[in-house]
Amino acid sequence: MTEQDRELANVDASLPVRAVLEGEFVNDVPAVERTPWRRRAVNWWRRSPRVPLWAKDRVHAVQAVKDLVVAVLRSPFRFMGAVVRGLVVAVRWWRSWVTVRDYREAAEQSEKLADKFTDIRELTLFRWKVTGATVVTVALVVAVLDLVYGHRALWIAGGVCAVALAVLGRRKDGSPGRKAVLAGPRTLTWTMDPQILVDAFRDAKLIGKDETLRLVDRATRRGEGWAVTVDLPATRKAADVVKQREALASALAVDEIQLSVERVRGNGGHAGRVAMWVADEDPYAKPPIRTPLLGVHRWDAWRPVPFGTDARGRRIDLPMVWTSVLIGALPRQGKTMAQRLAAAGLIMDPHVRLLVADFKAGKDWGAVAQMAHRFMSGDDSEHVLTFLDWLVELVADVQQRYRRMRELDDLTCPESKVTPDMSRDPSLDMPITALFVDELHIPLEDRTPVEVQGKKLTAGEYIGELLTWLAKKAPAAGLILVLATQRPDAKTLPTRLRAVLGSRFALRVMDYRDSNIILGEQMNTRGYDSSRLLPSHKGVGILRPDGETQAGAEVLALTVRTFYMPNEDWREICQRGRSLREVEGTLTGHAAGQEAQPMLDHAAVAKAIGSAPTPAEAERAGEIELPEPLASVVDYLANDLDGDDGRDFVPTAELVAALDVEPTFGLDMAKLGCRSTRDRVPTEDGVKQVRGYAVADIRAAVERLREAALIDGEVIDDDDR
Ligand SMILES: Nc1ncnc2c1ncn2[C@@H]1O[C@H](COP(=O)(O)OP(=O)(O)OP(=O)(O)O)[C@@H](O)[C@H]1O
Repeated sequence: MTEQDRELANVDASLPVRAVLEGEFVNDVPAVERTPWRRRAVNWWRRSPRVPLWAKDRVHAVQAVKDLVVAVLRSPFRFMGAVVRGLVVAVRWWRSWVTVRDYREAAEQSEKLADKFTDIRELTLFRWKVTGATVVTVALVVAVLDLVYGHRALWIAGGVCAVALAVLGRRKDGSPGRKAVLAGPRTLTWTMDPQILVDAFRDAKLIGKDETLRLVDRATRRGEGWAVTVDLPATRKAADVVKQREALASALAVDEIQLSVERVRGNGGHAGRVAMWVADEDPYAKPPIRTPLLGVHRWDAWRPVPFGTDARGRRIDLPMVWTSVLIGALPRQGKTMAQRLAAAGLIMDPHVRLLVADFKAGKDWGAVAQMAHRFMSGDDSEHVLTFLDWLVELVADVQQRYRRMRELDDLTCPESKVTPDMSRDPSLDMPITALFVDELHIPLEDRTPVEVQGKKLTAGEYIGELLTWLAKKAPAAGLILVLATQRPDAKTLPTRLRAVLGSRFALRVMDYRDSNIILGEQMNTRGYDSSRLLPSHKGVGILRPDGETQAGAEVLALTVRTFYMPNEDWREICQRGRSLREVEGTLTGHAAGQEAQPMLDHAAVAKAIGSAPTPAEAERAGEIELPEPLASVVDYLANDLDGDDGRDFVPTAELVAALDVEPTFGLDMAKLGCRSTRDRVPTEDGVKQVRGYAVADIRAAVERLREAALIDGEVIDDDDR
């Protein structure tokens, strides 16, 4: 072998090569693998848009046969209906002809009815005579035919007439026919007749009067409901259909909880393709399903955790690693259950470290104490301060992790992120660590004074800052935050914290504002509003996942019913978690009886999270300036805006009189998102309807502007670092 040959061999060494046996004939020309014609034909058949779906797919074929059988069975009734309608149409036409209606109406309109009366009478008489003569002739012809050919002729003549009448009376757009003034209740019948689906889209104003839908997939049975996929006319958007789900549900005569509408994205879809599924009955009225985690021995925290099912019964898993979760709801709607489900997957992975702060102080979390690294249950100030220490410890731990990651080689740690192998390597000490906080509003509202580097804060404010820092920086280092709160209002939950929590789960809340606070700005206008969920639907909420779920990567949010995990199942899972950790030797902290006080370096942590002022401080210091005239309005309405018992409405006239505003006041306010409305207010002259502003709208506009300002500040902050 020459030197050159050796070099070439070295270059190619990286390529996978098949061993060549000595004496084997090596053909240099690569054999072109031909696809057999049969497979090509099958491929063409499967992909061709010209081949109907029922000829490609078994489900659709079965549905097509069912539809055919139903159509055949219904055809005699439909035929009879069409004949009767045809008869009505024919009689109506004859009446207007015999009474010369068109001529009479024209004369009436030109006010010449009196002049034309004799003509009209004569014509009417003549047409009656023609009618009489025709009837007599037809009767004679029929009698003769009957005599000559027997009754068969009568049947044939009757059949031809019936077909003619049926054609005349067939249902088609704009066909005449009497409509009932007050028809009976509307029911869902579109599964049999796609025209009703088109009418529903028209009634819901999702398509125009002259537009129609294109059927991509016929209505087929899927689970316990009907699925259908349609294409909207060009320029109409599927996103609008998702938004108008309620109107469509009304047009289809079903409860909106039964209707699921999704935009079909990716290769098989486009911006105007809508997949709909209509449940036969309320999908959440059935008994809850127990968590499938009970059936497995252990779980891998890197796999999404089984969380619940959607309306169709598809399992929805929640990705946990590299994200943080916010759960919000009114009391007794299933927050703790949802949180415990997320925890269950992590408990069954012995390499995960769990910290649980239960400010509800009930028995719901008790069982987790046997395997948790840190556990606390209570709602006093001392608990809040202990929790604060945990957070300080976590911030220091995260900083340490990043420092250590910088020193690791690229093979072990390819980016500044914990990998599955790293999280399981005890020598690296970077296990996935999950912090669960139930009733988060309790520590956030705590007013115990604390001093951080000479600055006086309340414990709640400092906790908000620490959590924000953790939610922003810690997920990549393997720390998961799962926060649940009963009070998802803007005052309690700092905007900066909300903005960095990746996954959101909103169970039923009071109104759309609270729902938006959990799910994100304007989510109600995109069709996701958890205040519309029913109180009886425990554990049902809207999930906005951070990452892909079974419903697809592109789905913005979906309604999910969490699995059911009663206390006995929860206890069993916690016991399994403990046993797994004992076997792996990963039982630490509280569970292992090591209640060592965390080593805290408050100064370093305060430095790490920066000396950025808290949102409250920033507002106090006037850093977040509101534009005029909103700023003056906010000053004027200070008490009404802050307190829950303030006014709901303020008249424009009052604002104009109190504040020295420009003539463009209304326009300026509208630009800032506050539109005036009309409301009834008591005055000296009694109750009067006046123009003014809803205080809630003003509050929302202020909140929006502050949020935007804070997020902008955040971005600048991040870039600086
Ligand atoms: N998926 C579910 N299916 C059926 N019932 C559920 C489901 N999730 C929760 N529940 C029921 O709802 C009730 C409230 O649940 P949970 O205690 O989790 O609510 P919560 O919002 O945490 O309450 P609180 O506000 O008191 O903390 C419980 O009785 C529970 O059994």
